Amino acid sequence: MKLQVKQQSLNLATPQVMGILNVTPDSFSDGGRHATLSAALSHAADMIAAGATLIDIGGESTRPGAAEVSEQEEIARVVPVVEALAARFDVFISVDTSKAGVIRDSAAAGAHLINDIRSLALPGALAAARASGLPVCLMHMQGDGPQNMQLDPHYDDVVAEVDAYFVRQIARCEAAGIAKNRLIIDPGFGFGKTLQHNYRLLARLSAFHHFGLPLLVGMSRKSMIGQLTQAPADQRMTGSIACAVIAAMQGAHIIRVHDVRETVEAMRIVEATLSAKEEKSV
Ligand SMILES: Cn1cnc2c(O)nc(N)nc21
Repeated sequence: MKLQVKQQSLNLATPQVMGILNVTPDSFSDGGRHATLSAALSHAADMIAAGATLIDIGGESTRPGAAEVSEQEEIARVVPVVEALAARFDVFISVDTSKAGVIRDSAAAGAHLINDIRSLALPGALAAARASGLPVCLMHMQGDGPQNMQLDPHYDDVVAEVDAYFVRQIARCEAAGIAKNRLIIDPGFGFGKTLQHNYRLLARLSAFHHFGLPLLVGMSRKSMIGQLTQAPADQRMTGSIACAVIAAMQGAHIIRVHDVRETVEAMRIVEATLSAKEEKSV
């Protein structure tokens, strides 16, 4: 399986690590635009050197309860970083956004992938995504955003309901002229899920392979780890690696993480194990 964009293609036969690059003011020390840009580029360079083949740039926090950011402000934060990364690195640039203007301007600036936690639900987003020609990651969320998704998540069968969501969203994109082979799917760990829902999805991740689409997962440093280890967010690397390995062993194609070097190393172990599993008996 490959992710084909413009002249670049990403081989998804082995799990790929997507490095998280938050460009929100609270992400870097003084929050100034120039400081943020240079700090963002430095952080991106470190993650690429550590083996990340995708960088996910986000200008609006998606944590539960996070404040909303205007489209203009999000463009001001994200687009300069997209331009600078595209000019300097041979890496897949993903933009974590739900807004049509950010999709449009990021695509024009050289982005390779649209990563929308709202699956193109906001006004104009579907049309902007179609016009961009870029691949789109569709992510499941119960609720309409970080402000209310964790209020009281409830499912009769979380795997079946997330699967049905993908069916609907894939059909919606195809009807809008976005071909199925441009789509990536993601169960949205932590987005309107309890601890039990998150681990049910992780335990049954391979149930989503029937779509024949790349599977993206993001569990890094999330509360599904903190609730089990009682560790604060910046001390959840071990649990994050464990989640990445469990997902990749089930065939997840793209793993969205903070700790790139350590996850890349863990993926080497997964690759060796999965290829040994396929080989004729020795
Ligand atoms: C932006 N963001 C935060 N968590 C995420 C996840 O699990 N998946 C995707 N696609 N994006 C995420």
